[in-house]
Amino acid sequence: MSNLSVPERKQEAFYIKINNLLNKPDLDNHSEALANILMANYHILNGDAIRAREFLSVAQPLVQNVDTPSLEHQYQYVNIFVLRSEGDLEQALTTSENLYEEVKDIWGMNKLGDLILERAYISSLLSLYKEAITLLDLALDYALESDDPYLISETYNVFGILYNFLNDNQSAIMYFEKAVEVMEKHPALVSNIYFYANLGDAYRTNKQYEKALELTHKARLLSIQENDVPLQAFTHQVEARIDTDTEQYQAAIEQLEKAKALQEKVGEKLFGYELQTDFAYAYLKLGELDKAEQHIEYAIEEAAKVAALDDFYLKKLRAEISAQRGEFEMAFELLDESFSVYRDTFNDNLTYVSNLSREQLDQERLSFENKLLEKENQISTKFVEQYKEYSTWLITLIILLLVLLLICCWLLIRYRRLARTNQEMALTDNLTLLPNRRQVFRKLDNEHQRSTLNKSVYSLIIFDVDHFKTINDRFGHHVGDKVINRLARITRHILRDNDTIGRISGEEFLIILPDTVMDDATQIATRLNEQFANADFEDLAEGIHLTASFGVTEYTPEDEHLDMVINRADHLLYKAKKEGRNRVVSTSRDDSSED
Ligand SMILES: Nc1nc2c(ncn2[C@@H]2O[C@H](COP(=O)(O)OP(=O)(O)OP(=O)(O)O)[C@@H](O)[C@H]2O)c(=O)[nH]1
Repeated sequence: MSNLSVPERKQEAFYIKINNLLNKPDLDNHSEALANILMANYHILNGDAIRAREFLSVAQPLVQNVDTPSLEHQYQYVNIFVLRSEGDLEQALTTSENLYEEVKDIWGMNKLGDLILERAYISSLLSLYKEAITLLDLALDYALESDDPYLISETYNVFGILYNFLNDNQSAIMYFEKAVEVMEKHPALVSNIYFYANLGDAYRTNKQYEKALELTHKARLLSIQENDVPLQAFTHQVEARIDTDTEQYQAAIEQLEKAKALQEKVGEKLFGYELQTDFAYAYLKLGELDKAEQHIEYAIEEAAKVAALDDFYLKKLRAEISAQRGEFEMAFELLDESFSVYRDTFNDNLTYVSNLSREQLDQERLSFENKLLEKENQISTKFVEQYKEYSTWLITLIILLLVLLLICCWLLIRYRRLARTNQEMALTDNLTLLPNRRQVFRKLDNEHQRSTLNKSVYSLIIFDVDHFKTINDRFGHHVGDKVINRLARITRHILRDNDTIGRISGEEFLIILPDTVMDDATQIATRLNEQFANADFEDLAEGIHLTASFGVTEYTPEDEHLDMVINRADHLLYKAKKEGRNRVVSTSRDDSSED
């Protein structure tokens, strides 16, 4: 039974046979172990790693128990495929290397070729491209020598996969086409339907979308017939890539969701990383950058499970995401990193990549960089325009604020002026512009306090125009006004700057003379009266002559209250009037002297 070819071991009939064998009651350990191994082989060929592992787990203790090298070899052979599907590439590689050493002189050409081919495939998944090429050459030798069409076509297929990894699309297409050609000449090789999907994906890379879709659908149909779930998942993945390339991003995401569900169903972990990368790319194209970044994270997680990470591509994706976010510095940095990763990974293997592929890569980088620059320019132009707009607004706003500030200053100055004028008006006599009664008494109060404090002296004169009523009566009120005004001017003229004169009622005035003794004050009053008597009022009306009566007193330390000084001056004025007017009456310090 173990001499059956690989495709035959994948058939339903084979499964039934093994199953019958397993159900036999008197099965010895050797047969039971072998049956379980073959069952695992059947499941792994049909892409179900979970069930394959279950059968291998049953087989393992039996194999140890029986301890027959050929059985152990069979076990390890199937284990390699299961390990690879489970994503444990390192373990799969070591196992295949060890097994080859043990069986290279025992096994037939086609089985050895198959083992080497698997090793080549695992090596290429681990980015060990140099080893992979050497192993593939060896596998092809075995295949051609044994003239096994299954092995020949599989070897071509893995060559195609390898060139795909190396970005050499033309070589990939060539090998996949060869694989399909050999397969189609041998209808029994139905298990090799992966070739259609691989070729489809290669055509997609080459932008031959119709052909790509046709092959993908063909592979899907066969995968459903064969119940090959991982292949079915892969066909959805390829279709998603076609959708993304043809800008049908939503459809692409739906296809990727289907692929993901199918992979999870059979525990296929090897391609989880690629799937997440495809998700990220589709979301990036959809402009859903957060989701794209999230899937890059998932991709990194998946890659960690299988020890394979295409950092080159992921960094390129992240560069594009950064560019879309307008973070150009980051984008260029990632792009640089991406291409240096590419060189590190591929440097040793560049001899295997055709010039065309290398040119394509350089072109790709150039166009990516141009795209980035263009976008950066667009955004900076937009930024400059926005900046201009903002600065115009800002300048307008600043001008408005300045104008507002100027208006406020102007209003404030006006208000202060008005307030000062009001204040002055409230303290000024309208007719003579001298301090009014309130103001002059306030000043007198200050002077009184100052003299009390400094023990200095001041004098006070109160005078009243004689018979002013007759002037009003004879010449009219308006002439009377002018006369009062002129008297005020004459008085002001005679006084010193620090003397104060104020109008305290109609034709009555008060004079404060700081630091002045009464004798001096009396002299001033006398001079004033002479000036009044000699004043010329002819310009106002004919025949105006006038005199005034003066009460003059001096502050003494006994004058505790201001009222005492004022009353004394008032009294002296009254006395002057009573004694016949046109005179100065003053009081000496002992309140007896009169003038
Ligand atoms: N033109 C003018 N007359 C005023 C003003 N204030 C008061 N008078 C007048 O001044 C006169 C004061 O008259 P009296 O108080 O009788 O005193 P007099 O006529 O000056 O006589 P004696 O003071 O007794 O010498 C009144 O006729 C008032 O109407 C003023 O602002 N302008």
